[in-house]
Amino acid sequence: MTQKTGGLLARVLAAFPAGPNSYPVRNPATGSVIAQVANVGNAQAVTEAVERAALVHPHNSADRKAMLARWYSLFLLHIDDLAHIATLESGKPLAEAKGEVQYAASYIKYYADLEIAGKTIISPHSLNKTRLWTVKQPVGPCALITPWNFPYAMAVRKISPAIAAGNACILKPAPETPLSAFAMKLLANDAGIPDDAFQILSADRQNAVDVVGKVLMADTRIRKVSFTGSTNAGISLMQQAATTMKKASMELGGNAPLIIFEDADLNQAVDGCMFGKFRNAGQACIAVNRIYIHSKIHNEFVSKLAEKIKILRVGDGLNNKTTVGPLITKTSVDRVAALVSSSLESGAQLVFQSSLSNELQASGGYFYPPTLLTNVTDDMEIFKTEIFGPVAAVSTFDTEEDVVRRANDTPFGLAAYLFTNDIARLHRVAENLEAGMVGLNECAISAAVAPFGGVKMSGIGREGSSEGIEEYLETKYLCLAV
Ligand SMILES: NC(=O)c1ccc[n+]([C@@H]2O[C@H](COP(=O)([O-])OP(=O)(O)OC[C@H]3O[C@@H](n4cnc5c(N)ncnc54)[C@H](O)[C@@H]3O)[C@@H](O)[C@H]2O)c1
Ligand SMILES: O=CCCC(=O)O
Repeated sequence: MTQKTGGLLARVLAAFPAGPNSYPVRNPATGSVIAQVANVGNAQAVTEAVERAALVHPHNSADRKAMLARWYSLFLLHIDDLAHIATLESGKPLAEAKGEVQYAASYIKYYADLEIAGKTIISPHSLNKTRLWTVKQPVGPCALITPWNFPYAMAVRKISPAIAAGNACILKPAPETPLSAFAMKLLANDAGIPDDAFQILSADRQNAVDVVGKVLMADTRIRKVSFTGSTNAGISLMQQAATTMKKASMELGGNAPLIIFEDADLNQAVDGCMFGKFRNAGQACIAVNRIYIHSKIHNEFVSKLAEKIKILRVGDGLNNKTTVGPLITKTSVDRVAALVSSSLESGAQLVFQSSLSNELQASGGYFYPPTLLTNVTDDMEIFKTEIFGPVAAVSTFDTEEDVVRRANDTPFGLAAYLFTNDIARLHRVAENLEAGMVGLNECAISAAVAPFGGVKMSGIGREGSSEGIEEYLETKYLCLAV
């Protein structure tokens, strides 16, 4: 087993040279180029990757479990290096990056340990001289496409069930965060996972769509696509995947409501809101997007929230005092700023906005200050779209019926959160919310053991838990005459 050297990034840069076609990867805290990486821009390179994936022997289940167990150990052994790489290219604070490495590793462990089994079926009268059962088989080579916001976790919760189920996979990481993907691959290979069983095709935004995505979706040998990203991209990939009838999982965007009733424990709700809103500077698909607070407790909630927001420290994620890092790109900063401006023009009130130091303003980094808005209404763009930035947008409500209707009045249905101490209401509202996941007096809901995914335009399928492995398996039914 490889020992921790502190030099994983150097290993990555040596093992994955840019080659003749390359694109720059930038540090969002400074805007400077960290590395040039390969930019796959011709169909032949993608087809060759598929050919290699199609020839991979699935090994037996025990071998796969052992490889995954070693990969898990290597992930934890290299936690500091992996976190450093994620902070460099995604901007998230080091402490959050370490948390993400542990979170990602927990998926590897979960799928290394999970038993895969079919079932026996009692023969019906119409087939009374038979024995019936099912076996689970690998679905076939998988195309995995991931975003930049959790560069390890979003990839690993696809790769590890794909491999545990006996499939080869090709990962197309986000253009912004390929180095994290390369680092994971090096460790996977060190763990014995064959080179062709986990391949990576890195590409810039244009080539990802025009070349890598198109060729993978059109190739009949790719039997599965698992995508995490925006809803529009998911729709396009679903349409392309339909032409070769691939099994598809889509983990898409959200617009999570956080509902706080008048009987809630306010301190618990404020803490939940801080985590749900400001984790990864608000750049999470399950981030709290619309805060609905009962009008009776609005003022107290807002002043408590403002106090907590004031102590957030914006900065370079490599500085261990930073609690809010930069956004991923300058475009993201401009988008969030435009959402805030248009809300203010439409009548929202600015309760608090941190100021960025001169040093940060001159850094070239993509920083946006934590912001608290009240008086937000459902017709404002900020409540209709994913904010994906450190902006808490608050509205009020008076009745349960009204707030549930408003919470559901969105095409999205990923996560929802509610805080109340009324147990009957808690059950009632949780059942009535149109979301794949509901946090009850809790905003930290993600775990490898739990099924993650959405309804409506937030996607199809689940990742994690036993549901997650089914996405990478086919069920074969066997009928034996006796
Ligand atoms: N539901 C979830 O589990 C989940 C998790 C994380 C992020 N997200 C969502 O992801 C979005 C943010 O990530 P993003 O900005 O990177 O999203 P994005 O859709 O722009 O890109 C995501 C990935 O898909 C690739 N891609 C996009 N279109 C493609 C195509 N046609 N062919 C091949 N590859 C293609 C991109 O290169 C990138 O790797 C947000 O909407 C967020 O909610 C969802
Ligand atoms: O960005 C969305 C995924 C975050 C998570 O897994 O908690």
